[in-house]
Amino acid sequence: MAGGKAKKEKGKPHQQQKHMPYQGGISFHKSKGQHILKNPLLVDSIVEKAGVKSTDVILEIGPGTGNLTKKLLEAGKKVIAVEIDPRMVLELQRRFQGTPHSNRLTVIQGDVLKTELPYFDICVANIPYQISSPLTFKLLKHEPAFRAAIIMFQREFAMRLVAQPGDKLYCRLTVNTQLHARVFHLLKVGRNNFRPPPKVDSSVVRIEPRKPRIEVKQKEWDGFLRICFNRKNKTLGSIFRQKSVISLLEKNYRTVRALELGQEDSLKEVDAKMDFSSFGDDRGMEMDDDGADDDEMEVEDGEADEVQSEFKDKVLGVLKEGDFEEKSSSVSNRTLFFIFLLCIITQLVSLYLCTKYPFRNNVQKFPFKLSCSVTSVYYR
Ligand SMILES: C[S@@+](CC[C@H](N)C(=O)[O-])C[C@H]1O[C@@H](n2cnc3c(N)ncnc32)[C@H](O)[C@@H]1O
Repeated sequence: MAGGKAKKEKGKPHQQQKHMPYQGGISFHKSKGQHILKNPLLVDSIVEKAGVKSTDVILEIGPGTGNLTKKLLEAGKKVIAVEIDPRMVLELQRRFQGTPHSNRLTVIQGDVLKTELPYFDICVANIPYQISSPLTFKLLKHEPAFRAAIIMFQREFAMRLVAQPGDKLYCRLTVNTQLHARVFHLLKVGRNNFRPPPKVDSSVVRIEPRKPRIEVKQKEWDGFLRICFNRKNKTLGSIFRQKSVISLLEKNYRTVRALELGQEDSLKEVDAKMDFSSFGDDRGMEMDDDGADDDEMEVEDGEADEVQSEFKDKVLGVLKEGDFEEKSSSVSNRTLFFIFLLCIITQLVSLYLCTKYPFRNNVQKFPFKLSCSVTSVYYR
């Protein structure tokens, strides 16, 4: 249980002071990620940045005591709110009962991950962080596609969503999300904007589903990404030379060929029959999705039998053709660590030189400044 009990305000809830966050008289459950937004200026800013139109049907996930809901009701045509906690549902009903908004608010009580979502134009939500990954993918699968989802996430999760190739946080979650949507970072939010404050900082992100939708065999695609991101320290060339990878790809390739030739199964069924189990399970991509330990699987070049070698040539041919062989899925921690070490050494040498020969010109200052900025990026 997090946060203390808040005193119940006297009078009707909607008559509360204009800028006071409403929290009813209920205690907050940490297990349900109940950190309500207490800063009304921040709530205004989220709604403004969301670009809600007066004709919009808005989906809100986890309305809690309704601080965001109130602003959404003022901005849009209708709000559909999905809330797991019956106490919060009751608070919401009490808060909006008898107000001009009440007939434009629908509250669905239940777990959003298990709820069939209705049509909506835009989703605006301050969600419990533990459902970030499955919720993102549920929204991306939703049909018909909505205009945008403006969601508060834990900062690191948000930075993973918006990461670019070469970034330290670029991972399977990034690729899978950006395949289906364009993602923008909107706002950094400090923990003190919540009651009770969470242990981490947050960020608001805008997710815009790509239209038309990009169709992939999701299991095959995700299995492929798992192979690519499994060994961040290795180049794609060395990953795809491993006997275990080649055998797995070949087994799946043969399955697909057999099924397609037989034309017995739909592509969905073909996808279901693929096996990537040796590269982790099929759960959503969580924050600690950094790939397994590098020593787990040995590179066994040259041990492949005749058929495997032929198949291996095919795979390596594709890598060479796309100029991917020497690339790795993301900047490895090891590479970053070496850059970091190099910068520390440069800084120490610069400092030593500075104390001996005080700065006289910019040329002398440059290595020091450069290494300082690179080390600060490493720490970020
Ligand atoms: C971070 S609080 C946000 C509260 C409110 N939107 C605000 O900003 O003040 C998250 C809310 O989501 C609810 N919640 C937690 N898990 C949920 C789930 N699986 N489905 C729907 N709501 C959930 C919690 O009960 C809580 O009210």
